[in-house]
Amino acid sequence: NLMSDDQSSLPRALQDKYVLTRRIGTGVCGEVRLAFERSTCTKLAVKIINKKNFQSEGTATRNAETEIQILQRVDHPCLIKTEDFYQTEDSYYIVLELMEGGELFHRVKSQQQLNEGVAKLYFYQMLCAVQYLHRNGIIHRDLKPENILLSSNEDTCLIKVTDFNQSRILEEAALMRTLCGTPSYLAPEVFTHASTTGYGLAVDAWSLGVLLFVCLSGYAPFHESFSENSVKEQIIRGEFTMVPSKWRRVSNQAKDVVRKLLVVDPTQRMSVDEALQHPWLQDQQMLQTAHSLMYPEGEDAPPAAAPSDAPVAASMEAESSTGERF
Ligand SMILES: COc1ccc(CNC(=O)c2ccc3nccnc3c2)cc1
Repeated sequence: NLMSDDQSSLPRALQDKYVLTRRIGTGVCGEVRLAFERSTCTKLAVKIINKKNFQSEGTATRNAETEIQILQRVDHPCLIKTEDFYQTEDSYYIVLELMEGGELFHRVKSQQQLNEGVAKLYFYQMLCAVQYLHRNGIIHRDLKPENILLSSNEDTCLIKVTDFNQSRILEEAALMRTLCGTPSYLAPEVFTHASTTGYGLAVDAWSLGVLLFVCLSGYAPFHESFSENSVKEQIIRGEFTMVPSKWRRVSNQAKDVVRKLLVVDPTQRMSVDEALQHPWLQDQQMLQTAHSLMYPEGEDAPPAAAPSDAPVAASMEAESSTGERF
């Protein structure tokens, strides 16, 4: 357990600054422990990635950037933030903000299914996070309910995407290397550059479709018990079933978003940008709530087209009576 050898195998500098306690999450590449910063007693999460099974993921093809560097480079309210980072010869230790609400997976399971308004609020935040990644040339590639964390136990809460270790930088270099090899096995879309880039990003749109399906219905769209076909075959055929008892109270607009994301042909699949424009998400109440969660006190919110007679502007003018500009 922790108090014996593990504690001693932790980097000295990590131990000096944090106390690591119980395990709160496990992932394919390691575990997450609850930690406390000694000086402030702040609660944090420390993700421990065991290098050997991390390397074995064939990450050799990925350029120097690894999950850690991606984590340190990205900055969005719906992407988990790295507070600190340590490593030994066999492990990485990533200090993260603690998400008190835990995994979306457990929230959906405990509530059977989310009510549509809550699912919409969470889904909108996921779309914003993934749109930010895509705009920065990053494909997550492993979006699932375990990788979506909730900031509190309230329904109305901020969500954050985590676990970038499967993510891929959309590098041209990799495409060039691929094209240098024997072309005979390559699919046509690998050659048509545009669809290659589009193709890569579209994998996240599919996963978001599965995530929304699970949030709205409480069950997975592709499952071995639904058909004699394997899950892989159901996915390749886009064969999913909306069980009436679970989907009765779900609006047609919400179902439309799911149906347009779970499209087999990546070039026909709705993109993240298109999903953000879908009528289901043009819900001012939800957008207002989401933005107040993502940008509390309106700090560093992306510039919106504020109405010209906004009273705030007036008070700003008044406050700047000394003439300096904000
Ligand atoms: C006060 O002690 C706790 C309070 C709430 C929880 C629920 N949270 C978690 O279980 C959890 C799991 C994985 C995570 N990965 C990164 C960041 N935060 C995480 C939080 C876990 C412990």
